[in-house]
Amino acid sequence: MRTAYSVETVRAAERELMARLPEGALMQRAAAGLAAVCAGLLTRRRGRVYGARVALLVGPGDNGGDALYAGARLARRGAGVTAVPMDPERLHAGGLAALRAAGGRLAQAVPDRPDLVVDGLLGIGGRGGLRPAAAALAGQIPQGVPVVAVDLPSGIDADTGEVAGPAVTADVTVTFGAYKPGLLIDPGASAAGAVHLVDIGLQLPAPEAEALQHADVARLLPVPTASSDKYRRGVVGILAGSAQYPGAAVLAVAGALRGGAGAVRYAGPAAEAVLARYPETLIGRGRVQAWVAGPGLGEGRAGEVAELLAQDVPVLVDADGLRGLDAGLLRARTAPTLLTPHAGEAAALLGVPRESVEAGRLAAARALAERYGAAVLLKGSTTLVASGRAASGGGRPVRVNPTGTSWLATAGSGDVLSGLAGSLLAAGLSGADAGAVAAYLHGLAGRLVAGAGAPVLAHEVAEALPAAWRDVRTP
Ligand SMILES: NC(=O)C1=CN([C@@H]2O[C@H](COP(=O)(O)OP(=O)(O)OC[C@H]3O[C@@H](n4cnc5c(N)ncnc54)[C@H](OP(=O)(O)O)[C@@H]3O)[C@@H](O)[C@H]2O)[C@@H](O)CC1
Ligand SMILES: [K+]
Repeated sequence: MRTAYSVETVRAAERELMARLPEGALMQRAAAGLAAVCAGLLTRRRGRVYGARVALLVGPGDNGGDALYAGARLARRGAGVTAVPMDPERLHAGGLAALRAAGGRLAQAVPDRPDLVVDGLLGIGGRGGLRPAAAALAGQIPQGVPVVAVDLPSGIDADTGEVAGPAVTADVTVTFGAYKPGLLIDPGASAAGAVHLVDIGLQLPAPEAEALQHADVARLLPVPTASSDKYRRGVVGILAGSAQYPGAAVLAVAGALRGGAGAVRYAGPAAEAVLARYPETLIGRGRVQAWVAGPGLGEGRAGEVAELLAQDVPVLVDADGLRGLDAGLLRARTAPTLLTPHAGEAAALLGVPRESVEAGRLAAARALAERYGAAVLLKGSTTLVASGRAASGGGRPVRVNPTGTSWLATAGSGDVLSGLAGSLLAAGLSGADAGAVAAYLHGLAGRLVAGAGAPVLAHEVAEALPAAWRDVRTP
């Protein structure tokens, strides 16, 4: 599990630790970790640190200080280190002195053909996109040269991953003390590249966000035992599809069949299409351990969704099922509820413009979970899962899905996801676990289909789900 903490939490932990340590000790720990990653990268690429050309982009705060001290360490190992300041009048004095003492130099522009660029412009003190002086420096980073970001790529918002203007794109980010949510959530996550965490000894409370990894997902997957039969493994009911959208029913069933429930029951007007593709489907209403309600229902079916929500059984509500949801009805439920909106549906549920959801996805997922008393899976280039109980009980971290590919933004992909998550609900997972595991497997399956980069069809994602299961379960 990767856990992430907001800037406010990191700053508080930093203050507490600084008070107990000699001045500058934390920055030395950070700089040592940063220099070690840079040295490793240079050694892998050119055999040794000695003689490497390293350019430091240095901002006015402690992020720049980290870069300068790390540069001094590299210079002592024989690298030629050039620091390029954003503002020569505002430079970390101790860091500059250390770099100079080690033989490093200052320059006004990034030198030609460096072997490595270190982005020490802004860290957790950065606000908004890069201002012109910083953007001009970032613009000098030559194509093809590896970039190591200090703490986070300059220009990304540490708490949200948003990029409000120009920003640095790094190959590697060396972050200190804790992951910040912006390193796990796109577009920040993509800008960060591979993230190395340097332990500087911070004592941290419960995280604000977390990202599951293979082992976490493997632990949550429902795996049949010798005593399992199809009913014990759970039956998932699918209320989906319409004359206009029969394909949504087929795709939701496809996802559900590969989600680990023992059987899939389909209720709706697309039974013929479903059976033609998946003869293993049960048809018509009956006892289920969870319902999926919404994909491709079209208009005027809210009554059927409300009927399911009135039952004491886990329900996943997606797509057309999300229209006009009654928050009071949802809050009164005791069985798990999982809502799976995209940004537009989330905006409608919150009564805010879509842009405000896009601009604050973490906050939107939390607000929805709180308002509707349900687990919420907010789809997007980084899918987020907020736990319903967490929001009301205060403080359970939002799950950030680390798998996925932009090729998954394709028609029907969400139908497969809701069938899959519903199947996991029927197998007994909580709303938040079902959502997080489904997003993880779905993203992995999408990557398997997309390979090095190719269009992905929703039914292919469903077909790749068994391979994603195997991948996750392979130690
Ligand atoms: N936390 C920890 O435990 C540890 C933290 N450490 C390190 O400290 C870093 C935080 O340092 P920090 O607080 O000095 O802030 P930092 O990110 O350097 O930037 C602030 C400066 O940037 C400026 N500025 C702001 N926005 C801007 C923009 N868009 N475009 C351009 N400029 C902008 C802003 O200017 P102002 O707004 O004041 O005019 C201010 O001068 C942290 O990320 C980590 O690297 C480690 O050393 C040890 C352990
Ligand atoms: K940085």
